[in-house]
Amino acid sequence: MQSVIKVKTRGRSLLEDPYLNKGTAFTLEERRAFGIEGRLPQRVETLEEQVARAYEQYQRFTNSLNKYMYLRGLQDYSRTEFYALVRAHIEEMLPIVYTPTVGEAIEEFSHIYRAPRGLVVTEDNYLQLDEILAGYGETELAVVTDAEGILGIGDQGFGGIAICLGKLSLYTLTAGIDPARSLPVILDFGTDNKKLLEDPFYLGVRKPRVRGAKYFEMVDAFIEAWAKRFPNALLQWEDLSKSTAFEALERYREKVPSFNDDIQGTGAMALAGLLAATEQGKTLTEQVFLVSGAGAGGIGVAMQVMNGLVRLGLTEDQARKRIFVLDSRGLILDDREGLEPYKMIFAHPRSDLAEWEFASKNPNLIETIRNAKVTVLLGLSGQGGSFDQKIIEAVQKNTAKPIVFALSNPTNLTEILPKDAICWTDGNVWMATGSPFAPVEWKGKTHIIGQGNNTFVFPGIGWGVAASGARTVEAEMMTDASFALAAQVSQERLDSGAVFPRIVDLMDVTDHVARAVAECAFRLGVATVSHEEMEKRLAERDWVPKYATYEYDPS
Ligand SMILES: O=C([O-])CC(=O)C(=O)O
Ligand SMILES: [Mg+2]
Repeated sequence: MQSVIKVKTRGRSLLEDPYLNKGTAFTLEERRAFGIEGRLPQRVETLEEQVARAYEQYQRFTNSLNKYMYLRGLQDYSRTEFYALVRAHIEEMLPIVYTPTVGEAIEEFSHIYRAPRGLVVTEDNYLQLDEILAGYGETELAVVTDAEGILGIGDQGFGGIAICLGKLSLYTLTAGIDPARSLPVILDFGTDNKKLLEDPFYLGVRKPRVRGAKYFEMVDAFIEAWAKRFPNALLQWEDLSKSTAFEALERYREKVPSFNDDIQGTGAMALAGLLAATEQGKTLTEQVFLVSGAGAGGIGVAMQVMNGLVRLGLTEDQARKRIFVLDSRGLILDDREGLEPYKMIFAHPRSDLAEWEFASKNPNLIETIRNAKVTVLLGLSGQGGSFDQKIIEAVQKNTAKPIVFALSNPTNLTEILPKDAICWTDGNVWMATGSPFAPVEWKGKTHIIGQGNNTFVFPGIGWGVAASGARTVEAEMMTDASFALAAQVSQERLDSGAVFPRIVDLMDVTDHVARAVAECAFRLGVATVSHEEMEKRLAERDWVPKYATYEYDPS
C-alpha cells in the first residue's frame, strides 16, 4: 500500500514520470521539496477532482477508438489517475481499454502510436536480451505475444503489443499488480499480414514471419534471459497462433511459472460458465459438448471441460466421449491425415460413428449436433454468425434448455447474436458471449448476457501464483479457478439469465479466484512461501490507485 514513499526524482523529470507524476495533486510542500514550484497551476487538487475532470474530457469523445487514445494518453501521463478513472467507471471503460475496442486499436496501432511501452524482441536484438533486461526494473509479471493469433483477428504484427497493455491494465485494476512491475512483451518476428507490410506507417519488422527452428531459437533466448533476470516472475502467453501456442506452453512451463491465457484462461472461464448453468455442475456430466473451432481457445476449452467432467467423477475416456471438436474441415476424427498433434486427444474413432448419418467425409456442425445429441454449443471459431437458426433449432431438439457460448472476439466475430439466440429458443437458453453485449428484452423479460471472457480468471491466476510463489502453473489450479468463479455467480444473476458475474464485481471475483489458485498451489506442493506469507499477500492488493506522500531522498 502506498502511504509515504522516498523519491529521488526531482524537477521536470518528476512531472514526466508516469509512475510518479501527481500533476495538480502535488502539495505545496512537495512542490517546494522537489523543485517543481511554478510548473503547476496554483490550485492543489485531490485525485477525485482530477478524475472528475478526466471523466468530463473522456465524455467529449464519441468514438471508441478516440476514447481509447485519450485513456492511453492519460496512462502515459499518470498511472494513478488513469487507474483511478477506469476503476470508477469500470463497466463503461473496460470495453474501451480491453475487448472489443482494443481489437480496433491493435489494427490501427501504427497509426495511433504515441509513446514507447514494454519490451520489443526482434531478430536483431534477441542475442542481447541479458543486457537489455538489465535496464528494466524489478518485474513480477509479463504478458507476452507474438501477435500471430490476436483475438479472432489473426496476425496483427507489432500492434499486438496493445493486447498485452490491455491485459496488464486488468491485472493492475483487479489484482493490484504494480504497473511499474509488469512488462508487456512483443516478440516482433515479422508479420504475414499484407496490409501491414504495405502500410507506410507500419512500425513493426517489415518482413515475413520467422518460423520453424529459428522461431524457437529466438523464443528460447528470450525465456533464458527472462528467467535469469526474473526467475520467480509469472509469464502469461497471449494470442500466439495455434501452431506455436501449445508447443510454447509445454516447452517453457517447467522453466518459468507460465500459462497460456487462450488455452487455459479461456478454458477455465468457459468451464465456470458451464458449472453455473448446470447448478454448480449437477447436470454437467449429462451434457454433450460441441466445440466449434480447434485453435488455442477451442482445444483449451475442450481440455478444461474434460478436466471438469473428471473432477465430477467421469474417467477421462468417458469425458472425451461427450466432447466433439470441429475445425474448418468438420468433426475431428482419428483417421484424418496430417492431424495436428494437439488435436489428437479429441479425435473420435471413426468406428464410433457406425450409426451416424452424414453426407460427406466428416460430419459438419449440424450433422454432429443431430447424431451426437449435442446440448452445449461452444463457439471459438472466429466465424461470425456461424450458429444460425437451423443450428440452434437442432440443439433444441436434444435439450429443453441449450447452453450456447459464443466466445470469439471481438464483437463482430461472435458466432451468434444474443438477441437471435433468445428469439430462436423463445428465451430458453443459457447464453454467454466473449465480448460485451447489451441486455435483450424478450416477451417482457430482460435477459442479461454474461460476458464469458478470460478476464474473470487470468488476473486471479496471476495473483494466486504471486501470492503462493508457485513454481509452476498446474491444470488443477485452473479447475479450482473455474469452481471458484462459478461460485461467484449469484442466484440473482442466474435468474436474469447470466452465467457470469457482473463486470463491476471483477475485483471481488478476482479475490476469490486468486485464493483458490493459491490454496491449490499449496495442496499440490508447488508453493514456495509459507501459508502465513500467502495469507498476507492475499489480504491486500499490492497496488491501488492512490497518491502516496513523497519525501525527497537525496541519496
Ligand atoms: O482478449 C480477450 O478478450 C479474450 C481473449 O483472450 C481472446 O479472445 O483472445
Ligand atoms: Mg487472447
